[in-house]
Amino acid sequence: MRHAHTVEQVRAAEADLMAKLPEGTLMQRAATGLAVAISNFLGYTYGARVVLLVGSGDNGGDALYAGQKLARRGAEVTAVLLSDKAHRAGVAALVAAGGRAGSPEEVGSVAAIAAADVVVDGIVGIGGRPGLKPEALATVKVATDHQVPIVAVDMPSGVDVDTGETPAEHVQATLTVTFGTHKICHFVDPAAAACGPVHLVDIGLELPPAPVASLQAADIRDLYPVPRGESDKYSRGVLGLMAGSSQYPGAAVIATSGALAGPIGMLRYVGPGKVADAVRAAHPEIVAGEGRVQAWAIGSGLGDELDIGKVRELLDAEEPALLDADGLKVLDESGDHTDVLITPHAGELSRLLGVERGVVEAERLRHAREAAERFDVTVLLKGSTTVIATPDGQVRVNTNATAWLATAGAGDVLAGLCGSLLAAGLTPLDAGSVGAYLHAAAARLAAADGPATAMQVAGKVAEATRLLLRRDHGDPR
Ligand SMILES: NC(=O)C1=CN([C@@H]2O[C@H](COP(=O)(O)OP(=O)(O)OC[C@H]3O[C@@H](n4cnc5c(N)ncnc54)[C@H](OP(=O)(O)O)[C@@H]3O)[C@@H](O)[C@H]2O)[C@@H](O)CC1
Ligand SMILES: [K+]
Repeated sequence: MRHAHTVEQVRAAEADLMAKLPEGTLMQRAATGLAVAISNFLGYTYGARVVLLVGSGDNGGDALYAGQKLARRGAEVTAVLLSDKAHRAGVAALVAAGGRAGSPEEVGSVAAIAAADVVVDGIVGIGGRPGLKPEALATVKVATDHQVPIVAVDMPSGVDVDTGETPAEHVQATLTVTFGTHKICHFVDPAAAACGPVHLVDIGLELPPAPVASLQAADIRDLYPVPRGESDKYSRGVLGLMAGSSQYPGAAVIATSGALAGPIGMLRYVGPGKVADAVRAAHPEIVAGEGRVQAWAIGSGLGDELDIGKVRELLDAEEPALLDADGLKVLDESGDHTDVLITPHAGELSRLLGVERGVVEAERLRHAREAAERFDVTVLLKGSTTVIATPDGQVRVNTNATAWLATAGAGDVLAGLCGSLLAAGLTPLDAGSVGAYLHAAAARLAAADGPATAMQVAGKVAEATRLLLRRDHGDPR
């Protein structure tokens, strides 16, 4: 599991550790990790042309000391000081190592940046407000116009660190090097999309529990409900799927494909006779009609045939349920729904919350949390990074998606798969986060060489799961 902490938590941990260490130790640890990451990124150091964009805080200090270390190894380092309060000892150290430092005019920042092999963004870090001042923005624009890669120190300057929002201008990084722990902006879009890959440098911080986490391959191995010797089709879990309509029969077939690719032992399909025929033709292993189930997945493609009374009844029953698409229409703020998982996209969540879609997209974490609290459900907000929030305030973010996943029916596959995980006994939080991870991993396999349809994604879920469950090469569990 990767964890993201708030600025307040990082500051407290930093203060605790600094009290035990000689002054400047943490910055030196950060700068060393940063210098190594920049060298690795470039593939060489000697003769590399490095430009540092340096703001008024310690983020700039990290950049300056990293620049000192690179200059000592033969890099040609220029620091563009964007504030007259730039870290003084850092500037002196860089200059003593043979680097140059001065205001944009003094160092000829435009020419230096245009000719650079890499630009290091030390404008602001965790002390920054969103947005960039005009002078900083101008230097960043030169780098962007000349396609010079930008390595962000801690985070791309200008993003909102604790929310992942980007209400104003910000740096678009090629790589981000962060310290101690991930920050929320590294996981949550739109800021996460501005980070590039994020490299974490350990500086020895001791941190409290994190408010936001992100599953990794090893977590999927730990959480996936692998059948045991004594398992039968019922104990593996039976899912009831209510999806599809005469208007959208395909949604039932696609959601079924997602569900059968998950861990359940059996799937009961509940829907119109003709749609059931289509589902059976595609998947002879399904059982049509109601019966005992361990969880329900309701909503994909129900259209006008949504039976609100029936769905409410199922929601009030003791089995956990997943609501998607049209099924979301039955959700209200009354009642205890802690065993319900909903899987809206930004448009659907915006309708539930009565706000504009663009606002949900810009403030994904905030709105996922708000909906979880308001409707007392676990919310999986789909998107390039998927946010999963529980009514008791836990958040997981899934970051392994591929843009190829933006295809019709992909949401139906996800609903079926997450429903399958719910029926196999996972909590709504685990079912949502494991489902989102496997769905994205399957999409990566399906779309390795180009576009893929939702059915092709569903067709790769089993292979993605198999690869993830392997403990070592060639040894499937
Ligand atoms: N924590 C740790 O464990 C470690 C932290 N370390 C490093 O320290 C960094 C945090 O340093 P920090 O606290 O000095 O804050 P930082 O973000 O550099 O500057 C804030 C100042 O910038 C200004 N400013 C604000 N917004 C702005 C904007 N949009 N555009 C322009 N300027 C803006 C504002 O000053 P003002 O303009 O108001 O005078 C504010 O005071 C952290 O990210 C990491 O890199 C490592 O060295 C070691 C371990
Ligand atoms: K930065």
